[in-house]
Amino acid sequence: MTKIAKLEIILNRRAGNGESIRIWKTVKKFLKKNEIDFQIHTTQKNGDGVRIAKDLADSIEKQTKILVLGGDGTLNQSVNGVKLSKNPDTPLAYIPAGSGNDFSRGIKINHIKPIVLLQSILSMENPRQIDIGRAIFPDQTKYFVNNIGIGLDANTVYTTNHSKRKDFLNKLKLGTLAYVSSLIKVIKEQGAFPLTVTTKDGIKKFDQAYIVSATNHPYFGGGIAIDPIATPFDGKLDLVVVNKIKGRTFVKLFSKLLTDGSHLQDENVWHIQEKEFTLSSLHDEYGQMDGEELTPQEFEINFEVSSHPFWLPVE
Ligand SMILES: Nc1ncnc2c1ncn2[C@@H]1O[C@H](COP(=O)(O)OP(=O)(O)OP(=O)(O)O)[C@@H](O)[C@H]1O
Repeated sequence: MTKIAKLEIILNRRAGNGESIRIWKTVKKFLKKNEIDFQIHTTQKNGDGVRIAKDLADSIEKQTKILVLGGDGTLNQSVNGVKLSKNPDTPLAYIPAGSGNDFSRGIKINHIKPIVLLQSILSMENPRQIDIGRAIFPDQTKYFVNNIGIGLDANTVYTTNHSKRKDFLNKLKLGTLAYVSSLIKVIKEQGAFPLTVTTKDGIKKFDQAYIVSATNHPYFGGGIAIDPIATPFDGKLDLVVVNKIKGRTFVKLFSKLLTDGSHLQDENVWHIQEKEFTLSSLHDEYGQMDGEELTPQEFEINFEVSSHPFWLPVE
């Protein structure tokens, strides 16, 4: 293992409904046993990840690695914090400890045990570049590691986050079930909305958009492959638009989505892979970014692919 001077650890004890605490205990034991210097920075409330990551990146020293231990939301905040700092290309290490962990699934490190992952992180001499998304809103710019969704999946995130069953199901390691049961609940409630997509090839208008996902890799909702062919290593972002359909047509499409991923070929689904595109939702809708709620609004977002260095053993 290469000797590193220090690990600065951003820990969200609330992530994964207790899972992050369990993983942290194992990590701490390993660090102490191997006499690796570390400092822990615990998030106390929503949004702390941004502030902590910015402060750490502002004064980062050589041979110090920043390690994020939490879920997708904590990683999202840490990336955004680093991007706001004086050193926006500061690499981040990450040990997934949330309930959904879609980023780790998307970059295919979800099968690696936390201590094995930690050993790789500690021994890496050069970080790896992984695609992330940049979303330019009229009033701010945000980075995302998984996806930004408008419509059904965002409504589902909202409903899951406000559901009493979420904690219970997460405790049973059934986070995806919490998402799917909310999804079934909001299917009827979510209406169709008008959407305009602008790409380098022109303008595409939808009158009946229902699921809209600008995504960096296949997954949302803790392992649902909305876009099975998206990859965070191709220098592109994907966009999936599903039109509102009803009855048996919807059930068929939905079962394709949950089983073999053949929904992308369905006539009610539109899919592109681009470096840049713009979305205008023209109607107040729910939005989600990496599983975190966005204020419902008429979305006007310019998307660009970006990338960030990570201390992660990706192929
Ligand atoms: N001490 C805290 N108290 C309450 N909320 C917190 C605290 N620290 C962080 N948070 C918030 O917890 C939320 C959830 O974090 P995170 O997304 O990392 O975990 P998760 O939801 O379990 O995982 P995933 O997003 O992978 O499903 C984030 O919005 C974060 O800002």
